[in-house]
Amino acid sequence: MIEITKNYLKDIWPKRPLNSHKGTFGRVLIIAGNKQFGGAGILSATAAVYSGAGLVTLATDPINISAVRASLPEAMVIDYQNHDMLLALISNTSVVVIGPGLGTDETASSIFQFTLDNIPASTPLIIDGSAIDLLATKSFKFEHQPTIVTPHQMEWQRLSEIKIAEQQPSTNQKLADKLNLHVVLKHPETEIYSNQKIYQIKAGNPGMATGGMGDTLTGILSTMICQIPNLSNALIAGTFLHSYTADLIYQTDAVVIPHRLSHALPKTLKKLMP
Ligand SMILES: NC(=O)C1=CN([C@@H]2O[C@H](COP(=O)(O)OP(=O)(O)OC[C@H]3O[C@@H](n4cnc5c(N)ncnc54)[C@H](O)[C@@H]3O)[C@@H](O)[C@H]2O)[C@@H](O)CC1
Ligand SMILES: Nc1ncnc2c1ncn2[C@@H]1O[C@H](COP(=O)(O)OP(=O)(O)O)[C@@H](O)[C@H]1O
Ligand SMILES: [Mg+2]
Repeated sequence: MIEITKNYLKDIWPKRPLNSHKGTFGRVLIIAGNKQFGGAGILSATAAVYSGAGLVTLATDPINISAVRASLPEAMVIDYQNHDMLLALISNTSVVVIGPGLGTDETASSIFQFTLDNIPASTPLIIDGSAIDLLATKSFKFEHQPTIVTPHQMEWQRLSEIKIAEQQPSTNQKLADKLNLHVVLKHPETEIYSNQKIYQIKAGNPGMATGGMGDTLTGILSTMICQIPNLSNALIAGTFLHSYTADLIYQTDAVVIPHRLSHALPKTLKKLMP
């Protein structure tokens, strides 16, 4: 297990070249937020914008659209059931996130299958939240590469069938390899299983135990994947940035509010960049 501290990452933070424009920093598509869990989509998109993605689009239930425009005007937003628009976006994006607050009903299942059917070969796909539960039902045709899953322990239990008490690194790694997945297994000192290696994030705190914190992580990971060419490094950097920013907030605050974490990201990134 490789322990990840600030030092490990010092040379891999995304730099902003002088000769650049929004296209340089990646297009992120986040498919998230049903009628009940609209906030999850907004939190994920907020984290993508504040971690520095060039262009962020949220595909969500139409009931959430005006809230997205009001709370995050930097993001574009579409109705996730508009197949033509969704297809156009999936075909022309640097990374796709699917799952935060998506739900597991028929609408969610059909959007998930549509995404799996249409994502171009080699576009990175991050599967989080409800979409992990859909994947765990094993009723989806699924071979896409590269795919990243970001389960908490209960979601990993559902997907891997390894009980939480038995989720040991060697057992987890075997399953990650078998399923051909990069796995960000979330808990205190989150572990990352990627390309036959295991990394452990030496940051984070109990102030993070609040709804929406994982949705925020997926947004950060999507940006890092756009900007850091090595996928394992992108996952390590994004997960560390999330927990490290939370630690800075926890020095003065008892609870780390997810959207406040996102708002702190530009300053933390500036600190971490060489
Ligand atoms: N504002 C919103 O709209 C929010 C929407 N959310 C979405 O709601 C959907 C359901 O997700 P949930 O995670 O709430 O529900 P789940 O039913 O998947 O899991 C939650 C339960 O798992 C158990 N658990 C065990 N180990 C855990 C660990 N290490 N971390 C977290 N939980 C652990 C806990 O008992 C917890 O109550 C997801 O799509 C999620 O993205 C949540 O992100 C909360 C905020
Ligand atoms: N006690 C804790 N210590 C460190 N990190 C934590 C703790 N509790 C939660 N987290 C972090 O918060 C996030 C929670 O993710 P998740 O359960 O998916 O949240 P949600 O779905 O509500 O957005 C993960 O990144 C996890 O590592
Ligand atoms: Mg979650």
